[in-house]
Amino acid sequence: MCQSVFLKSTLKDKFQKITEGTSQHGNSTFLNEIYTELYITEGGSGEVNNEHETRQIETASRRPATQEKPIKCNDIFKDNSIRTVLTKGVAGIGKTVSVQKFIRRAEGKANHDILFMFPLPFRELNLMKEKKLSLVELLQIFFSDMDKLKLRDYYDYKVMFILDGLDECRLPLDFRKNENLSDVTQSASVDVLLTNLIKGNLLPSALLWITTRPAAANQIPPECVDQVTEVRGFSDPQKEEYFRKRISDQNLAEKIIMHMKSSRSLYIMCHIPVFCWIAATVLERMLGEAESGEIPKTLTQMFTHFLIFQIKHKDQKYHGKCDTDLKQTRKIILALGKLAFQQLEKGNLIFYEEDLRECGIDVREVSVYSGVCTQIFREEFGLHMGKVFSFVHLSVQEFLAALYAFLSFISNKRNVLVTGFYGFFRKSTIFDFLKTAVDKALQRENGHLELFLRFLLGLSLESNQTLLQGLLTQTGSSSQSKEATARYIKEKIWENPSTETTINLFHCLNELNDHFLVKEVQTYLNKGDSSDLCRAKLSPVQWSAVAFVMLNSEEDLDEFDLRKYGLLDEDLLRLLPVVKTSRKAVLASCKLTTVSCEKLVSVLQSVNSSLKELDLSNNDLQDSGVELLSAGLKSSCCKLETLRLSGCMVTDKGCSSLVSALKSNPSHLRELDLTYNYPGESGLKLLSDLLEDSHCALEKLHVDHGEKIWIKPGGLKKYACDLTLDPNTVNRRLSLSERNKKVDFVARDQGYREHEDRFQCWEQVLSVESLTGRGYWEVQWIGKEVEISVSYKGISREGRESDCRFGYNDHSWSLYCFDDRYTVLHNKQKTHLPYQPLIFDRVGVYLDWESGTLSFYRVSPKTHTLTHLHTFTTTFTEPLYFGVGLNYVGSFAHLCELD
Ligand SMILES: Nc1ncnc2c1ncn2[C@@H]1O[C@H](COP(=O)(O)OP(=O)(O)OP(=O)(O)O)[C@@H](O)[C@H]1O
Repeated sequence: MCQSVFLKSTLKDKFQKITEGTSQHGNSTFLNEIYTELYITEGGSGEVNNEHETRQIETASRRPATQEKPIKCNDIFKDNSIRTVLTKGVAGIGKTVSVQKFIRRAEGKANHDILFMFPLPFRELNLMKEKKLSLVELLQIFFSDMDKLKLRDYYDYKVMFILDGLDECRLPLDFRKNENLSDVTQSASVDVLLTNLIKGNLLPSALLWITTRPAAANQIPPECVDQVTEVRGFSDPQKEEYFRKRISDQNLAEKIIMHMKSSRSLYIMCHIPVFCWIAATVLERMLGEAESGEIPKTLTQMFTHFLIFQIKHKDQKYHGKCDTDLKQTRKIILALGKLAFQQLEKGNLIFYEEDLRECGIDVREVSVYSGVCTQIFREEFGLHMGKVFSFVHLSVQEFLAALYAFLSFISNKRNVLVTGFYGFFRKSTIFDFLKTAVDKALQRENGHLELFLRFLLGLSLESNQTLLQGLLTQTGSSSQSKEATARYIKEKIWENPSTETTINLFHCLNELNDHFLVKEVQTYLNKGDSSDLCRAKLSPVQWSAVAFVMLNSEEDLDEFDLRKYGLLDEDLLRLLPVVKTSRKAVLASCKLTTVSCEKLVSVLQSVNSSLKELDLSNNDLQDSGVELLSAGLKSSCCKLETLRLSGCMVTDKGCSSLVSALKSNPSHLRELDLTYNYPGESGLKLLSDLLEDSHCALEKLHVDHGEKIWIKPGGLKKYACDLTLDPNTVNRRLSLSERNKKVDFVARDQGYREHEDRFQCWEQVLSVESLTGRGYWEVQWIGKEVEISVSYKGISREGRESDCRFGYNDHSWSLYCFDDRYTVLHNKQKTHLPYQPLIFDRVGVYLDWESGTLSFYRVSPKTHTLTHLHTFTTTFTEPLYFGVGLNYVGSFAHLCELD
């Protein structure tokens, strides 16, 4: 027991300080002073995400927090049945800091039952690759006082191993081939020791915590892991908390927070603690007294300032001088840049001494670059060990790589992005060079080089080059090359509907200071009315801009309702990143076809998708579309919980593909809506068997109204209902004709007999038929102010406007058709739709009583295509009646015949 006290106090000394951003050479800070609680979630799949980390950062920052299950760092071992926890998280997100905090807290109240804690970072274990030793000997090397520990202590007390940084592991970890080992005193390679510890052959009752970047998570067999957690970095409030803790001058902290919030791309990156540290380092000086100049707004500017700060810091600290030896600094930065670039191309984040030497780096110089490069050198091990290097964060590596590529081009006309002889081409312009970079980044589908490209484009701006004066012996760029590059990027956005790539291209335009496209669509979006978007007939590039703006807006993307946007099948692809980021996507009645299903499959199959609820109702998807969707549902990445395919022309064939998909991925989908289709008896049987299946999570299955008529094409027209106007309700100044399908405003009293249902004051009429299911009808209207409405029967027939006028009470919902605009109205709440109708127009009304939706569409007279005007969403409590109100002589409304 007293040994445990000793061990804990050793750890306490070791872990009470952290060196922010770096390891031993920077300024260390007390952990408690800067530690900000991180957002950690429970669950998460063991799936490997092949996307580059920058993309994962962006996706994670957009994911609505509501669907995650947060867990406190201290609680990850709370459940006694858990032996091994695997914690994932991108670079710099705070895994190592969480480990440090956990150890610190374990000295206090939390997890006090754990008596021995052994932190074994993989980057240090790597250095023992060649050794053969027992687990006990290994621990003695890491913790020099362990020899006092008795063998039985390992079994008698609760012991915990923390294996930090699996992604840095250079050991093969061959779980299949490595021999089994259960004796802690038996010698083997470190690799064998670790696989046996992880499998539970060695010290089966010991707890194990493994941390890793996401790409390496699959090295551990899933059966060895009891719980997966994910460090998600700082949430928005935590970002602010960090700056308030980190910056002691609270006024300055507020200024910094305000500035970060003013730039979306910077604010998104603040999700990563190490980026907050970089931003705090730069902004503390820029916004404080120490420096002046333009405050960095783009990533390139931020990183440029960070580099400048590091250079000055180095010279002051290590050479005791304020003047920088530019020639020397330039040489070092170029060498570091070369290392960054070469290793980035190879996909390496960790390097060894020989890699550095190859780039002409003096290992002693590197240690001075505390903020830029970290290193580990554990001389006290007494073993023959090498050094391991990495950049503080992948983004810093990408920045230096871009700087190197840019400097090589400007100084030597050498395009390092092109290998061999072609890299030297004296006549090539800066535009040619940047063009190759765009092309190269676009070739990498997983997002590798995206951040690199952003930095490269940023560095091509003269304003950023000015910041780096001294490091650059020459500058190079012109407004023409900037414009040509921006044009080229826009062409690529046009050609490249592929979602995430396009989003990065918008970030690139931002780095180039070209905001034209974004501002253009922002004006539509800011007006707050999406019918403007319908009217504007956006080009594909503009649709991509809409996606970019939505993803970067501060609003929560919890629900994405595509009905509002009136876009076509081919444009859906451009908005897929938004669908993927939303929790719920409503794509009902959007005229989608099989073509769209093909695209949606990619969302369902994506590890990053946040989508839990997908409503595709009332699109003519047919069995072929459903079969495609099933391929997505089958994927183990698909976590969809609710799928609505009501009125999608599905037969037994479609049902069978759905059922087989849900059999192979049974754990997520809980609700399936197949109403208004034709599953037939065989389809129904398959579906109800699935509902009974205890392996399948499906709880709610809706299959009502299964009839053959629902599989005829025609979109909403298949719900056509034959309505007539009720002579007993019609106001005396209205005249009915054409078998009570048409109503005209006539100023004269028509002398109708008294009836209790007749509207007395307002010129209105209701239909004979009541509506409770689904219904669709179209109304042709002429006039100055025509009201197309639905209402409960109980609406008052006399009295004030608020009692009986359509839309002015909670009994009725109405579309007011004026000659210059449409307005929707319910309970006196008005919404103007800036759509310009004509004096003569046709409106489609779709009611889904059960789901509580009432939609109005404008029907084009020639093509009969529908343009969405507005959807009311509510809960209807009584049957509804169609109603018309007219206000001026000469106006009429006519219920159209639908074929
Ligand atoms: N909770 C926190 N509070 C304050 N600062 C933090 C926190 N977490 C991380 N940081 C800052 O971010 C830096 C990087 O964090 P850390 O080393 O834990 O990242 P990591 O996830 O282990 O990254 P890698 O995969 O690159 O090893 C820290 O040095 C510190 O400056």
